Amino acid sequence: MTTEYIRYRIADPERRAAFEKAYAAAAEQLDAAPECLGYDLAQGVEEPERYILRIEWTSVEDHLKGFRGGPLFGDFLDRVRPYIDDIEEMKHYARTAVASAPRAATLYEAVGGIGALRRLSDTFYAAVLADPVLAPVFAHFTPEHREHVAVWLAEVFGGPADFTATAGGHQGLLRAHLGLAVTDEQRLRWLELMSGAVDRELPPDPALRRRVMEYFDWGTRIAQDVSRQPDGADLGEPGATPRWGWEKDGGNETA
Ligand code: HEM
Repeated sequence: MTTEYIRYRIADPERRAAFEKAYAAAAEQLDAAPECLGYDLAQGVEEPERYILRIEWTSVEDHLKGFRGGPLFGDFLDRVRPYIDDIEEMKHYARTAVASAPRAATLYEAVGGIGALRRLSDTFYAAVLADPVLAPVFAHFTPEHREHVAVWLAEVFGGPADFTATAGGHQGLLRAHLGLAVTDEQRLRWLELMSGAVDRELPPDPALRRRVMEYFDWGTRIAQDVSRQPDGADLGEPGATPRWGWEKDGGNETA
């Protein structure tokens, strides 16, 4: 595999719009070409006149002989020809050994699915029930609780929406905390024990662990807020179960 980078510089904003349209049309030929494994066109943020087109080819030869010598190239070139003079660089690059591991699309996949979340929940509640600060809070703990928490986390982290389907959804989760009057000390201990469980049970990926702990920090504040209201209080309609992903602003963090 080889990556071709084509750097364009297009000063006129009107020509930029036409350029993007032209590539949207030319993408049809790239999509149809067996030699092309993928592509994207990126625009400069600080300098919007700059564009980089990245195309993954099966090989340099497949690109130069296969695609350029094949039936799709004529139409492709017709569409992008007006921008040939705007090209600053057009070269193939080979990968070096320096590259990130591919990242799973959701935190659910990244942690290792429901199996990993069950192990996390088991380890966490074993610590909770042995903890002098938290054990009294969980006086009515049942084995189903462990499973419900794993299923809730699966949904929040982008897995199947089973908590919504079978366990009362967002409303049910919030109601479970009514009347508990969680103190700051209890919330912090909850987080401390969860952090220990995350270290033991989740993959050793620092970005993953940080993002998961950011969820717990956020979620425990909501649980504590709700816990100040009396048992049976009317919570209204809290909306759908929040989703939590890699992107800080991409999730439903204000839900
Ligand atoms: C992100 C944070 C949290 C999540 C995801 C979470 C999740 C859950 C879930 C799914 C349930 C329902 C279990 C069931 O239906 O069996 C539940 C209940 C409960 N949670 Fe949390 N929780 C969080 C924070 C907290 C905190 C900070 C505390 C206290 C320090 C707490 C104490 C409890 C208790 C005592 C129950 C059981 C209430 C009962 O007896 O019915 N939770 N939690």
